[in-house]
Amino acid sequence: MSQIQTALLQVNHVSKQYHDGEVTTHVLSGVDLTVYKGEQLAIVGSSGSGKSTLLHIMGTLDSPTSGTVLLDGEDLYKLSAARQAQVRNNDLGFIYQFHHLLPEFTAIENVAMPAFIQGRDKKQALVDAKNLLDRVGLGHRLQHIPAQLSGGERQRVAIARALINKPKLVLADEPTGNLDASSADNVYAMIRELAQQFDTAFVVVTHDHKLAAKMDRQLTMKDGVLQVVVHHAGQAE
Ligand SMILES: Nc1ncnc2c1ncn2[C@@H]1O[C@H](COP(=O)(O)OP(=O)(O)OP(=O)(O)O)[C@@H](O)[C@H]1O
Repeated sequence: MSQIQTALLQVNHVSKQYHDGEVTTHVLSGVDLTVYKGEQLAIVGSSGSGKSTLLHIMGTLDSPTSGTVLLDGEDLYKLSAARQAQVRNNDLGFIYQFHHLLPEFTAIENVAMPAFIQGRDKKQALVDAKNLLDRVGLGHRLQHIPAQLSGGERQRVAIARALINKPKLVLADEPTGNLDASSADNVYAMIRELAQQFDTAFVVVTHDHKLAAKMDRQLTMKDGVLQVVVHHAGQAE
């Protein structure tokens, strides 16, 4: 991460409540967070503390009850649905615990899909997808469909897919929650190396404190707000 820190994503006083009949569940209570360009940030916290909810709000997959989220100064919840979808496809990458690959498409097609959606030249998109699959060690599995890949291989395809459009920010929710310890280490190392090379910021929600400790910064979700755990880079929240 560079010494000069430029804000990329700004979460300003975000709250989230769910209403179900008479019952109101307060999940987030005024979360403030700045993600800097190129930084690698982990969010930890107990089950049900609101980590995934926050990640979804950061990625326009769920809306806040109040507060704002700005990506490069653009207020994400003031955008039209069409512009939000464009931001999701071009500027954000997502990696989930379960790969969410399209089952009927091959590895290379899955990786190229966000580039096709972006309208990039099809041949070039496939070349880029092949290069990325080479980078994650799957150059020999281009034509396999997800059912023909192992769990770790599927996650590596998902990483390549998340990066194909060179997003500003990759959001990952327990990306290795489904893998054994050595595959998890491997997948994390790969995400971190590629994110660094692409100058992509990376925010991961995880229960794995050992992996979280390897990131530039680590925050804990507690009582609906984020608390600082480790402050490697010296920035104030
Ligand atoms: N649609 C919903 N309606 C009501 N409550 C919800 C809804 N979605 C989530 N919640 C509640 O919000 C809280 C936070 O959920 P969230 O998935 O963000 O937690 P988390 O920290 O990611 O948990 P975990 O580590 O177990 O994945 C939970 O208590 C959950 O029950």
